[in-house]
Amino acid sequence: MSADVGTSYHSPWTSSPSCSPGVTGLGALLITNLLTAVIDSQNQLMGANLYPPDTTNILDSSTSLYEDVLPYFKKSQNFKPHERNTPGSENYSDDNHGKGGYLPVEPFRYRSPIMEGLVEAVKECGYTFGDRNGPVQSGFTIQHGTVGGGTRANTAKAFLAPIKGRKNFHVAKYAHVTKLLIDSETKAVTGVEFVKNGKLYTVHSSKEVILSGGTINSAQLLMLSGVGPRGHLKEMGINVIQDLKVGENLQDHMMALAPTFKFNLSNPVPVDNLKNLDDTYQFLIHRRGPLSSVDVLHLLGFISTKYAHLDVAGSAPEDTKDLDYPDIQYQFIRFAFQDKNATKIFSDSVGFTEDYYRAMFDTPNSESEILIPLTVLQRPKSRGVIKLRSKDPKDPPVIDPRYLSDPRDVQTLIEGIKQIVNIARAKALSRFEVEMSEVKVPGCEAETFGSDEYWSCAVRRVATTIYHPVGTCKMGPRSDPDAVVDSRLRVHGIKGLRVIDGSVMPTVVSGNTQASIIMIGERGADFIKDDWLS
Ligand SMILES: Cc1cc2nc3c(=O)[nH]c(=O)nc-3n(C[C@H](O)[C@H](O)[C@H](O)COP(=O)(O)OP(=O)(O)OC[C@H]3O[C@@H](n4cnc5c(N)ncnc54)[C@H](O)[C@@H]3O)c2cc1C
Repeated sequence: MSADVGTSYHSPWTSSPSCSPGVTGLGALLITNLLTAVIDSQNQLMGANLYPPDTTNILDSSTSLYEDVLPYFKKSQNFKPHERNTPGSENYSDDNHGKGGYLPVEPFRYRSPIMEGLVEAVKECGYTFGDRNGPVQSGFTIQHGTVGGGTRANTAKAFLAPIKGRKNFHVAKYAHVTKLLIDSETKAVTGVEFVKNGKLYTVHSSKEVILSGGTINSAQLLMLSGVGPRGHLKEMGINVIQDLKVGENLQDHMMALAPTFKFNLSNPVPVDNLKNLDDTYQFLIHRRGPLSSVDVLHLLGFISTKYAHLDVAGSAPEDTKDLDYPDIQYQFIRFAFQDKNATKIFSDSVGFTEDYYRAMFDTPNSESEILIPLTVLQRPKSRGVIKLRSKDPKDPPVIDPRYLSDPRDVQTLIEGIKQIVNIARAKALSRFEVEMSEVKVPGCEAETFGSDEYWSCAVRRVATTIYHPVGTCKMGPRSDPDAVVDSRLRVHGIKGLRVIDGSVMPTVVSGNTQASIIMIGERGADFIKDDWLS
């Protein structure tokens, strides 16, 4: 989780060339956003919580129980459910939500009308509807956000602001950490080197250093400091202090923005500037209305495709229907009729080129309002890698996400798209006149629209990151040759160094990553207290 403390880290780093021609360097935005220092100031405020089978992904075998980490999810939260009997107040259980923590979490206060239709449609298709935080993840829900009183929260506002006056707490703003100081004889961390206003500083540590630079930068800093794969560090001319597989195991959730659905065809609602003024008033005075929300995006669903059984030991294809092991998540985005401004901003934000923008957004939006499902791959099989470009800390690392390099990832996304196409055909949506746009994704003209071959082509062109990279400082026991940190987040073989951020996840969780990373932070804080205060 980032702390919005204005570091000087604003570098337009990009990943390796894309396997999706529609995206200008697949994952490009992943990297630029990661480096703006304010990730969770930019994120979509989706507060997905814990799903029990995922605890085995974020913990090692010594602590694999849901019950062990659930208290840490709850600890950080101050969850405020909807008032009773308002739409959306579906069976929240205090068992799965925390109260009194620093981070405000609440359901969004506004629902776009099409969302009512979608909620009915998923129910009609037999999906469970209700709170998805808890022991069962499959189904749909009105998502909660890290929102307090209608305005965005982030980890800096929530966790740092209330304690900024503490005497034992100091934040060096606009500082760029360049190296961890590690004694090559004793392998003990002695401090940190950083640059601020062009001047190099050193801070010495008497107990330990906590590295929380995120999945890209924690890996980069470890390697710059001599902790990483021996061959690669030697190649970079860096003295090897500890040979560990830092930078490997990079994984991320990919989303396919397809297909585009047109709706309200005979009476599309355009952007209404007067209504915008009213919405602004509603937000500024009451913290309500569309501006207090992320609009239709806050409908969220988790489903298990016919491939999910492959991930569950002993499970057979016929079990898939009842399997609660979602490999696809859905989110949705909608645009008003002929809303060129918003569609262009969104298209640019995911890195689409002009021809993709026209096919996916502009052409269908010139006819009606549009709705685009984001079909998100929850359990990617592809693995990428981060390497140093040079030993200069200002040089961006080489980020090779290898998205969709495992064909199973494409197959799963295709199944996810097919299921959402079925949902869009539900009777409940007929009053919204929903129709799939058949404008083909550029480069896929030769395939028959809607065939597996077409979706496979489309997925490879329009899938992009949903910004959940993890895994480059993998947690695992010493016996695991790929592990970088142990189950108490200490770097193997190095004294006085922990990594506490998303990079430690051995496998990405099924769901948005922020809540799990905050949980890792809460748990890591207890490890430190246990080790030094007892
Ligand atoms: C656009 C976007 C939308 C997202 N939406 C959601 C969402 O809706 N829901 C959700 O659950 N998750 C979302 N995420 C993901 C979530 O925000 C991340 O998984 C989470 O913030 C990662 O936490 P972290 O602590 O591992 O790393 P980070 O949040 O990246 O924190 C690392 C911090 O270290 C700083 N840093 C790095 N290197 C240095 C250095 N050398 N010197 C000084 N400082 C340094 C960085 O500036 C940053 O502040 C989104 C992410 C993005 C980018």
